[in-house]
Amino acid sequence: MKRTSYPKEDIKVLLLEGVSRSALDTFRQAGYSQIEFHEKSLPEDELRERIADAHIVGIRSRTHLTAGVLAEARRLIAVGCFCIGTNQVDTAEAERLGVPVFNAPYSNTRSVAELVIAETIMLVRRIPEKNAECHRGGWSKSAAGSFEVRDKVLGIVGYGHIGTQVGVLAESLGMRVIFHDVEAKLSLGNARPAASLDDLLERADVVTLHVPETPQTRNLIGAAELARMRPGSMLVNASRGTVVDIDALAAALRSKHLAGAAIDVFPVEPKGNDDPFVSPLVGMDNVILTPHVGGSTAEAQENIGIEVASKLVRYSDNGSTLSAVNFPEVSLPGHPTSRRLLHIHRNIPGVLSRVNEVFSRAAVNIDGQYLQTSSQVGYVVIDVSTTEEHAAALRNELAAIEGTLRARALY
Ligand SMILES: NC(=O)C1=CN([C@@H]2O[C@H](COP(=O)(O)OP(=O)(O)OC[C@H]3O[C@@H](n4cnc5c(N)ncnc54)[C@H](O)[C@@H]3O)[C@@H](O)[C@H]2O)C=CC1
Ligand SMILES: O=C(O)C(=O)COP(=O)(O)O
Repeated sequence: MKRTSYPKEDIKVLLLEGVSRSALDTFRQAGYSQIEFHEKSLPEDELRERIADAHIVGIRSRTHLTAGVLAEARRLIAVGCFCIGTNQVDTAEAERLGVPVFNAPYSNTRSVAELVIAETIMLVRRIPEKNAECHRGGWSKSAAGSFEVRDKVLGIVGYGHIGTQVGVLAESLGMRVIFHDVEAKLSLGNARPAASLDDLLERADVVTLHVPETPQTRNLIGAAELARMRPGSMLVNASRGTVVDIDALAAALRSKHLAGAAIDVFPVEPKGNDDPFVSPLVGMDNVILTPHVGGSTAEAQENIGIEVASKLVRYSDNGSTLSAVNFPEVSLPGHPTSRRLLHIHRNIPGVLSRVNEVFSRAAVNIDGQYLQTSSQVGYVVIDVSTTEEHAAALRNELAAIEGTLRARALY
């Protein structure tokens, strides 16, 4: 079997936060044997230590890959977020370092949407309070304040993958769907865009949030927005904890302006299952609290494991960066007869001509060349007909070019 500079068995894969076994299987089937698996996220000092010699790192939403942590990861070639959100990674810094970040943009979409629909029905029927009362030995059979969801207005903030799925499921129950997004979106079914966020808040019986964590969505729902919501309406948040001012929400629930809430994500979440959960919402009977499990179903986790591990394997084996969230995207064919060299560099004038000089000096036949750039980074892939040793020497020459971020020779 032909191979070049780096034996596959020496590539270290660090998997955290109990990603699905399907991820391990995918790596093993592709020939990767050095896999370190942790059920939990690691404390930052241990993370810095473990990441130092990892080539591939897989995380979920809890592990923060900050610029400081990434600086320790000198061998890192790629990051996999085994989830949808990538806000926990400094993706701009990863790009600057020449490290693509992959995620699973749709694998748990349905799981979140189902949970949101279930919670909407529960809230509108006042089940959380009734459940809590029965558990305390109470019994108050009454229809007061309980409604069908049919014909009620669901307001979806963030009409992306999850928001649209929620809308479709809600319409199948006979709800009327309105949405607000910062981008123009195609309405599915009979869903209608609201004139503005305020308009949505004023009209919806239940508001559900499906925006990413960004500086713009921080405290998107604060005291003023909660005050705009209809008296007796309800809020569902399974997006990110930073999107809602949690103290303002607690106050709106206490004053009974809001009749209930279902919250899956929190501004501060426990680091692990053994850590305590602290929130101003604890103890409120009309609030459904869940420990960030919107995407935690067997189906979603299994699919995510395969999807993200496959993307990492494909990048490691073949160089393809298709669907990377922070990186120039190239989809590459196989290279059965050539050696493949990858060169990632700062996008500054002159680098490409120096790359080409290396090959013209070497007088090798170039079988294929692929280039994609972003404003920060250039990614060039060169297939050449040559020996393993020569490819390794060419890789070293490429690595010496000023502006190089990463240079690799593939199998
Ligand atoms: N609770 C959980 O376990 C899970 C939570 N999530 C969270 O859900 C979020 C949404 O996921 P997807 O629907 O897949 O993302 P998406 O990217 O498909 O949709 C997000 C939508 O929000 C819109 N948006 C962005 N900023 C906005 C703003 N300021 N106001 C209104 N709309 C805005 C975007 O234009 C986009 O249409 C993820 O970013 C993640 O944080 C995702 C999966 C599981
Ligand atoms: O997919 C996401 O963005 C989520 O929030 C799910 O995160 P998790 O994999 O459950 O840590």
